[in-house]
Amino acid sequence: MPAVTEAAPAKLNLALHVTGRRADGYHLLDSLVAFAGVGDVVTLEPGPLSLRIEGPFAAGLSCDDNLCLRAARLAGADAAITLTKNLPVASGIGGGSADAAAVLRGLSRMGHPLPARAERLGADVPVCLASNPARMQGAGEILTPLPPLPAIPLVLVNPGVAVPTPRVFAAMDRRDNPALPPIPRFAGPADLTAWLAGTRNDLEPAALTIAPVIGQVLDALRATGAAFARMSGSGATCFGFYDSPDRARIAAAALKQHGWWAVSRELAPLPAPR
Ligand SMILES: C[C@](O)(CO)[C@H](O)COP(=O)(O)OP(=O)(O)OC[C@H]1O[C@@H](n2ccc(N)nc2=O)[C@H](O)[C@@H]1O
Ligand SMILES: Nc1ncnc2c1ncn2[C@@H]1O[C@H](COP(=O)(O)OP(=O)(O)OP(=O)(O)O)[C@@H](O)[C@H]1O
Repeated sequence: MPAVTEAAPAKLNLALHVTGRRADGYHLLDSLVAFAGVGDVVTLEPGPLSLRIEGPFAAGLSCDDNLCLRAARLAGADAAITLTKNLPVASGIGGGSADAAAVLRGLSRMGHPLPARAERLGADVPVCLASNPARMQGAGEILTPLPPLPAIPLVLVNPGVAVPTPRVFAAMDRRDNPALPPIPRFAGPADLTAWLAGTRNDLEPAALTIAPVIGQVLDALRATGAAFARMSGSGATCFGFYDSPDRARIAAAALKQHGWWAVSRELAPLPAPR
C-alpha cells in the first residue's frame, strides 16, 4: 500500500464565546470556526506504530505522548507516521488537534474506521476532522456545518510565546457570556467583517494577562492595515483580514520584522490539499 498524505490545516476561531461551564470543568463554547490555507502535513505508511517529526517547529515537540500517536492508538491502528510541523505549538490554531484529525483521516483511507468519541483526543479534534467552516458548540463536540465563507486575504501572526490552553480558561473572569448572534449566509468579506464586529473572543482578555505581547500583535496587525484583527482560540496566534492578497503579503513581511511568525493566506481556501 502506498503512503497516504493528509493536510492538517490551521483552525481559526473567528468568534469564540464562552457561555458556561460543565460539571467536569470543561467550558461551553459557541464558536465560528474556519480553516486557513496553512498547516502541518501528516504522512502515513504501513508498518509498526512510530512517529518522526520534521519541519520548522519540530524542535518544540516530543515524540512521546504526541497526539498523532494517541490518535492511532484510539483508532487501534499501526502506521509509520511522519509529521511535518509547520505551525507553532500551543498557539490557538489547533495544531495538535489538526494533526490528530489528519492521522484519523489518513488511517480511514487505509481501511481503519474512524473511532467513536474522537473528542477524547482534544476538544478541537471533531471540527478538525472535516476541516470545513462550522459552528462549534458544547465543549467542541456539537458541530453545525456552514456554507463556504468568503475568500478573505488574511495574515496569521504568532509572537513565539506558547500559551497553555488550561491556563487561559482558568484565568477567565466571566464564564456565562451570551451566545453568538444568528449566523447569516455571508455574501462577501464586508458582511463577514460586520458580523464579526458584533462578536468576541472571550478568551482574549484572559490570554492578554498571561501573554501581554498579544496586545502588541493585535496593534501591529491594525497598524499594517488589517480591517479586522482578533486572537484565535486560547492564543497567542492572532489573525487579520486585508483588502487584497498584496496588502496581506506586505503586512506579513512587516510583521516578521518583529521576529514573529507571520504568514499571508486566504480564509476558506479550496479543500485541504492531499
Ligand atoms: C480553545 C479552543 O481551541 C477553541 O477551539 C478549544 O476549546 C481547545 O481545544 P483543545 O486544545 O483541543 O482542548 P483540549 O486538549 O481538549 O483541552 C485542553 C484544556 O482546555 C480546557 N478546555 C478545553 C475545551 C473546553 N471546551 N473547555 C475547557 O475548559 C480544559 O482545561 C482542558 O484541559
Ligand atoms: N502533534 C502535536 N502538535 C502540537 N502539539 C502537540 C502535539 N502532540 C501533543 N501536543 C501537545 O499539545 C499541546 C497543545 O498544542 P496545540 O498546538 O494543539 O495547542 P493549540 O494550538 O493551543 O490548540 P487549540 O487551538 O486546540 O487550543 C502542546 O503543548 C503539546 O505539548
